[in-house]
Amino acid sequence: MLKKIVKNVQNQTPLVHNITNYVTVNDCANIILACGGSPIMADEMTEVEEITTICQSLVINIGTLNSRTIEAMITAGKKANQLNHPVILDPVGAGASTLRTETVERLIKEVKFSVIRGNISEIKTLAAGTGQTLGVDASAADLVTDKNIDSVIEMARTLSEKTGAVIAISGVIDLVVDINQVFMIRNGHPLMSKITGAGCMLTAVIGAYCGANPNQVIEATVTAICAMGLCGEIAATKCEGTSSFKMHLIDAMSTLNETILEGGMKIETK
Ligand SMILES: Nc1ncnc2c1ncn2[C@@H]1O[C@H](COP(=O)(O)OP(=O)(O)O)[C@@H](O)[C@H]1O
Ligand SMILES: Cc1ncsc1CCOP(=O)(O)O
Ligand SMILES: [Mg+2]
Repeated sequence: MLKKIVKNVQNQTPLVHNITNYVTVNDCANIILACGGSPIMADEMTEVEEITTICQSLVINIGTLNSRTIEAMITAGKKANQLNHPVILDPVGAGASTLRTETVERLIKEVKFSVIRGNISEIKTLAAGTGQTLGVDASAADLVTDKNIDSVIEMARTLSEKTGAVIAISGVIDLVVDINQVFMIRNGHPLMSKITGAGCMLTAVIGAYCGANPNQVIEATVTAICAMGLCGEIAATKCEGTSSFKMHLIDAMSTLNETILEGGMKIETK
């Protein structure tokens, strides 16, 4: 199953429409190319519907929101819904400001998302308004451990039920939850939290994987998370510091194949 999902990305070169932030935009474009997709970044209201139409998926990332891009996100999201394209939300910094929290609430109301991927503080904000934000990073107070994991899964399941989306929570342990299934992924490396953009890049890769596998959204999300985590592990063995870590992370994604992934993935079901 996993092999086919990776192969589909590499054989189909899915075009991914990104409305994203200006901090990590270039890294997102490069990681999409590295995993076998093709990125296009476009947030101008007068073109987003056309761009969405030619793409296979849409990634909405609220990292550097402004009034102009919010309307473009809603318009592109509705268009992608009409076309049945997977739409992925990265609620960067939800809980850090009223604008971010209210915009995410509006997006969830007006657009049907296939996947919502955030860190635990962002997802707790969406699910229950209780995320203890540290800006765009997860707060240590919220961290998922083997002790609190059952309550986090329950919260994610409720959010999945409310939104109809697969909920992906990243961190030391990654969780992928819908109303019927739970996957735990233990790939990754602590250096991933020491660069900006690991989360945004992960969401972008989920966009490419879902674009090529629109009928297997939960499996595509799990595979993308394993792939990204494994690339982090590989990069950590080669880098000299955080900057070269990011370079090796993108290198590892560009040379990843199904065999390497199968050998390194750490997935559990619950
Ligand atoms: N301490 C860690 N150990 C292992 N993997 C990590 C760690 N922190 C982050 N990651 C990985 O980094 C990626 C981004 O996750 P995260 O840092 O939670 O997102 P964000 O950057 O949006 O806060 C995920 O693939 C996650 O598995
Ligand atoms: C630092 C920052 N500020 C606004 S968006 C952004 C990037 C966040 O990226 P990630 O969530 O992947 O670390
Ligand atoms: Mg993030």
